[in-house]
Amino acid sequence: MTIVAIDAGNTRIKWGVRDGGQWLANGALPTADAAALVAVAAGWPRGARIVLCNVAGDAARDAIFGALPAGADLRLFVASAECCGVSNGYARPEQLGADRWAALLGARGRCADACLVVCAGTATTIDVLAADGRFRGGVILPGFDLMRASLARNTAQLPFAEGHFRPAPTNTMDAIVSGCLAAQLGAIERMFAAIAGEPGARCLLTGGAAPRLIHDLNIPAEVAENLVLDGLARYAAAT
Ligand SMILES: Nc1ncnc2c1ncn2[C@@H]1O[C@H](COP(=O)(O)OP(=O)(O)O)[C@@H](O)[C@H]1O
Ligand SMILES: CC(C)(COP(=O)(O)O)[C@@H](O)C(=O)NCCC(=O)O
Ligand SMILES: [K+]
Repeated sequence: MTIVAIDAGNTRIKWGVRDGGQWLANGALPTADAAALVAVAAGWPRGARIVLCNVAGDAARDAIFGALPAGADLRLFVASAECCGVSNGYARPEQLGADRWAALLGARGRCADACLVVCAGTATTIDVLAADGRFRGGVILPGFDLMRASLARNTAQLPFAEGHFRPAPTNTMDAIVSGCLAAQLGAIERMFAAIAGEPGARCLLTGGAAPRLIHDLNIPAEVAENLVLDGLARYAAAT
């Protein structure tokens, strides 16, 4: 069965076409240009099962729905109490962001040990997945770009900074970049402490900002591209 998975986040819509256990095509476009998905969707195999994960609000959802072929086999993916070997520890399971839930399903498909699942996007989410498949809970903080943008927007003298990660920065650009990175990395390393002693425990990083964070982490970590799309594909194959 051909599956089209769509991950609509607050910055970008990521999509992938999957068949026979392989990703055949992948792409992304700004969520603000959701209507442009029409041209992309025209190239997808007819009769594919489409699974949409949307955390970008109703307008994005409606724009995406409007861009899809009429009569498509379309499912809106939301968080649930249990799926694909993962149980949801949120007090109200449906409150968990569907992208976080999909990333957890994707992570479970890649590793059976305890895992810290980090989605580095508009926001950064850091979620604890136990070796038994229980999602214990996790944190939300502004993403790396959002932290820098908030300084630029809310201070007189600070620009949106590009710079280097330094232990003791000696210029404004490096000070901003290092402070925002230290906040991201510190949150991840602090959350990792919950599973650090468990055999094979590691951190999986996904999302557009993941390549920026991976280099300076002092824990076992790897970038797992398209973890959300993987989770959506697992869900589509299981339902
Ligand atoms: N080509 C790109 N366009 C936009 N953001 C990008 C791009 N490449 C990397 N990024 C970074 O990734 C973040 C968006 O990542 P993404 O996972 O798509 O977010 P979301 O899921 O919240 O839409 C941006 O905040 C930026 O830091
Ligand atoms: C935290 C998020 C905004 C992250 O979205 P993203 O950065 O991928 O656009 C999203 O997962 C969300 O809207 N969550 C709902 C609240 C929660 O997960 O508790
Ligand atoms: K909001």
